[in-house]
Amino acid sequence: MLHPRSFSHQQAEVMLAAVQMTSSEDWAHNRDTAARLLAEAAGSGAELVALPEFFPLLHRDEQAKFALAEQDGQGPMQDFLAEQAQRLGIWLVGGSVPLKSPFPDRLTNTCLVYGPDGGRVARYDKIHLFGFQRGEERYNEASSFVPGDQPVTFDTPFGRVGLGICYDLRFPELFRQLDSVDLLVLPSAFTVPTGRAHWELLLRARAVENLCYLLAPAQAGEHASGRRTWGHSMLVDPWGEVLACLPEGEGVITGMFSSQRLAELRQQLPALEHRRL
Ligand SMILES: NC(=O)CCC(=O)C(=O)O
Repeated sequence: MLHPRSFSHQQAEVMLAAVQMTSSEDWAHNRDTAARLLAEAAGSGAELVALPEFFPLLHRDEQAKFALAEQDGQGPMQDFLAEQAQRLGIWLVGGSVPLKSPFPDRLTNTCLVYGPDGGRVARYDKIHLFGFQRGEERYNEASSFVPGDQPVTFDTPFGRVGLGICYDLRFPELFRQLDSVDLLVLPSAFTVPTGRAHWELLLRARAVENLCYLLAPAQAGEHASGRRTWGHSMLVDPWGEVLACLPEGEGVITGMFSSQRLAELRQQLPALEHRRL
């Protein structure tokens, strides 16, 4: 049993980790994979760890998520995330899970965050629902999900963290609404064609324009349903440098968040203060 780390209020350097998975339709298998990779990340010294979008189940058919969907606040997916955060003593950005919404035919694509004591600290519902059509590849999240309408941040001893999910990455106005975030976390499952063309470009742009770190855990590879995802989980620093990337396969990336480097860069280039609204 690992014990929660205690944070000092001036904590300047923190190791971050992103977990990359090839989730199948089998929740128990995906849960065990997530548990193994979370333990690996925490064992490396990571204090904040993030899972990819829909780590419990990834399927080409969005309807598959209805069988797994939980009520807010109760269910095996939420218990798993709380237990892992507490057992490993980490801040856990729990990728995303399907939750029931007030509409029987719609779910929410929800990112839940837990602190090192296992208590829930944030809920973010994906605001921009993915739509894409090219040849055989078609996605229409809006057919089974209801969008969120609230940007969300949470505070840690090392800084303020803002949340987005996957397709949200394409909407810079969402991140501009967040109040002075030091780190953005973006659980994702990009398609291969859009990922190849835009993933790194967009991640680096969001990090540079908001002068913040950006941690993006991703789904990767060929999934049991035949769906394919781009992978390339990434940690980008506020200068747009890629600190870590895992192109393919399941695994963990780690890298350091430095509040000193963040402060230096913001002092050298005070672009956020130069905004004319
Ligand atoms: N799950 C998603 O939101 C996919 C987004 C994506 O692939 C994109 O290109 O944007």
